[in-house]
Amino acid sequence: MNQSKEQRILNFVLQNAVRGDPCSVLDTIDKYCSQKEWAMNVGDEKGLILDKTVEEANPSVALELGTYCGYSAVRIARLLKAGAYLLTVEFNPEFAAIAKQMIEFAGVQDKVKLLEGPSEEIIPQLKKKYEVDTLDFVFLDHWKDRYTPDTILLQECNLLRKGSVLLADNIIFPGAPEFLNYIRNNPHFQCTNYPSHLEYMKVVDAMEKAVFLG
Ligand SMILES: O=C(NC/C=C/[C@H]1O[C@@H](Sc2ccncc2)[C@H](O)[C@@H]1O)c1cc([N+](=O)[O-])cc(O)c1O
Ligand SMILES: [Mg+2]
Repeated sequence: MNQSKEQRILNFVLQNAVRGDPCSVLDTIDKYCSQKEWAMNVGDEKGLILDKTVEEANPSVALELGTYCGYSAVRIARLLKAGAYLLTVEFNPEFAAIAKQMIEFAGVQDKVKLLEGPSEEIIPQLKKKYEVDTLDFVFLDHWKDRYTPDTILLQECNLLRKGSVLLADNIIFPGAPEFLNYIRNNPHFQCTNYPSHLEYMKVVDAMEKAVFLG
């Protein structure tokens, strides 16, 4: 059976990146996806916005919704301080298997817990099953129509605290108009827009940061 694009990306990393070196894994994925096959990783340009937001938040507990091949999980995990960790949620078993290998090859597996299942099932389990108190940082990069319901679910499950930072990808392309309307008109969030471009393309995109005010 012929390989999936995601398997080809992983193979290219296994053959060309440096094991245990997260930056080389990121650079290798970016090289493959800009030169050979486009894929929906957050990418290098928006990746810098993600880096700065993570560094500023300096989270002890981070959550990512939508692991895909693990690019942003590696990107976030490489910046986490000792003892800090990332929970990343992926519901597609093929993608989860690829991401697991990507995270291990990058050497950040001790900082990343990959949870397989849909976010709407996993989020209500975070406190009891995964022993989370509150989340310091949340990266939303999964199905765009899940951004709003999952942000509401995070609040209902008391997983956000004063100062929790949410960062959402693809505000312009493919777009998350309902989320943008929800979050910008919600007095419990302080929003900041970061104009950028779609990964590996000249298409305009943006990220939105939303700090929970409690
Ligand atoms: O569609 C996009 N992203 C959806 C991502 C979805 C990822 O998250 C889960 S869904 C899930 C995971 C967890 N819980 C519930 C559902 C999918 O299996 C995939 O791994 C997208 C599309 C473009 N584009 O240009 O078309 C660009 C981007 O940057 C994008 O992020
Ligand atoms: Mg995205």
